[in-house]
Amino acid sequence: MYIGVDCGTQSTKVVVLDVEGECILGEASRPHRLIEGENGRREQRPGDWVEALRGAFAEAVARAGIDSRAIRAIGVSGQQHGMVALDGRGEPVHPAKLWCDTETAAWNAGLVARLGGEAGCLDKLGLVLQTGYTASKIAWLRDTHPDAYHRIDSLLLPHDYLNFWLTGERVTEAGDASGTGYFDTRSRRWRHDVLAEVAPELDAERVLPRLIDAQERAGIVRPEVARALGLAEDVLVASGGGDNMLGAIGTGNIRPGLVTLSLGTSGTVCAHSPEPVVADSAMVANFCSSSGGWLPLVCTMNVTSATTRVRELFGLDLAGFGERLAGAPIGAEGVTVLPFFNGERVPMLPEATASFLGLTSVNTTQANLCRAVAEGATFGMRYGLELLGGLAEGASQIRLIGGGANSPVWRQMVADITGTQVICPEITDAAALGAALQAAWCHRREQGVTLEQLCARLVHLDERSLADPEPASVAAYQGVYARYREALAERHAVAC
Ligand SMILES: Nc1ncnc2c1ncn2[C@@H]1O[C@H](COP(=O)(O)OP(=O)(O)O)[C@@H](O)[C@H]1O
Ligand SMILES: O=C(CO)[C@@H](O)[C@H](O)COP(=O)(O)O
Repeated sequence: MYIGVDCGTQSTKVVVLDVEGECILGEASRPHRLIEGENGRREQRPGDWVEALRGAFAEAVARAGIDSRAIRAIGVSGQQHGMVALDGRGEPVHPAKLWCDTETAAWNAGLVARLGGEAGCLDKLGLVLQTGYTASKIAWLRDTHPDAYHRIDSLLLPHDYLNFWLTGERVTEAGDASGTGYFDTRSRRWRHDVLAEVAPELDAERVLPRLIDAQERAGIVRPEVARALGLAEDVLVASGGGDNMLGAIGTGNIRPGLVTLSLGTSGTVCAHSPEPVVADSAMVANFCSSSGGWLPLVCTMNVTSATTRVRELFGLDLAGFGERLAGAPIGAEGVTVLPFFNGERVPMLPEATASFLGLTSVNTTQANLCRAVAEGATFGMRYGLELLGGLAEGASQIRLIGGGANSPVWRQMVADITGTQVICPEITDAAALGAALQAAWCHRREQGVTLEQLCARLVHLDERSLADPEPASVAAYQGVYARYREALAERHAVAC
């Protein structure tokens, strides 16, 4: 038995994977609190992730009906980029600043300039720093909370922190390290000189976690944690990785030709590449994958975070939201939403706000507003696919994951807006499955088991979720997407 954990923005999910039975035996999740403030502050307490993991773990194992001592290894996936700065006792010096925190936008712009602009970033890091990456959060802490900054003894990411809690080891791997902004994604090495630019007082050798390969173990579960979780003494913890890297594994996206699209709190589109990628746009992130290659990716900050805001405004549950989506026509009778409630990473508008456009006394209905916010979030994904260009063009199918993929209307919307067939894996939290697969790979690789074999056996697609683009809807969306791009151009000067 193997455990996969996914510490997302809104919740931590745990799955129990039975490799011999080729199935998921149990799943559970626990929500997280988000600390939001003025100026784009978005933070969480790392201790809450541990509590969520413990609660979801106990429930998933109970649902699976297994003896927890049969668990052989655990893999952990986590939201990317979060700054988890620990003191010498392993306690956070400040709450974790998340990937979607835009309070640090000015620090990011300053760092890009100091590194020599986009060209300098590409030269040093293999990608261009974007608001949300870890580096600008450290620079922000240095300027605004010097006492906390001077207590930093380790700089981890969310999944590294959970691995640290499980094993006591401070390690990371290239996929998640790619999103720090002080890691060269082409050579898969830390850039101590770039960290020195961000945080000159910190000793990079000391504060940065040791890099391991994706198939290596982070360590063994500590005895006190093993007792608390009811585990045997020798349970392995795999390297784990960023949620997008493990979502790629959980959708079988470990070779070129597939696109994974996630409708989570964020929206992401990514494709696998055997080589580092030099994209035409600075908005395409040349991340490493957690399966040995690269994972060029575009991320938007407002997907289910935006739909949830509108859904809750109207007091709707998920079923009610689904009914409203289905109850409005394509194009929401002229309503256009630029859903940038949290600011936006792609297009690069960290300080933007959301806009509802084209409202009249006739079309201002719950159904149209719900539909328009989901369409706006999905147009952001189409924009991302256009930026990926040739990296995604060969893909005949989109593997759709994340919470939004549970909605049949939204699945059809993705197919019609992208003009590409959509299918979901049986489990929409593919990052948790990817983490469990990586755990099995780590545990069995000495017996010659490969990740390719595990994906082939255990990534099951749900044929009932298949959505083919409908020609009339694809045609209708051309005009609606053009309207969205015009609104982007008018309000934010983003070229059509
Ligand atoms: N059927 C659905 N329709 C629309 N949104 C959904 C549906 N099911 C789940 N969601 C939304 O998906 C989100 C959770 O997605 P998830 O991928 O788990 O996020 P994260 O990993 O960022 O925490 C929640 O906001 C939830 O409301
Ligand atoms: O910042 C990124 C990718 O670069 C986000 O995709 C985060 O990794 C958060 O993911 P979710 O919570 O939406 O799954």
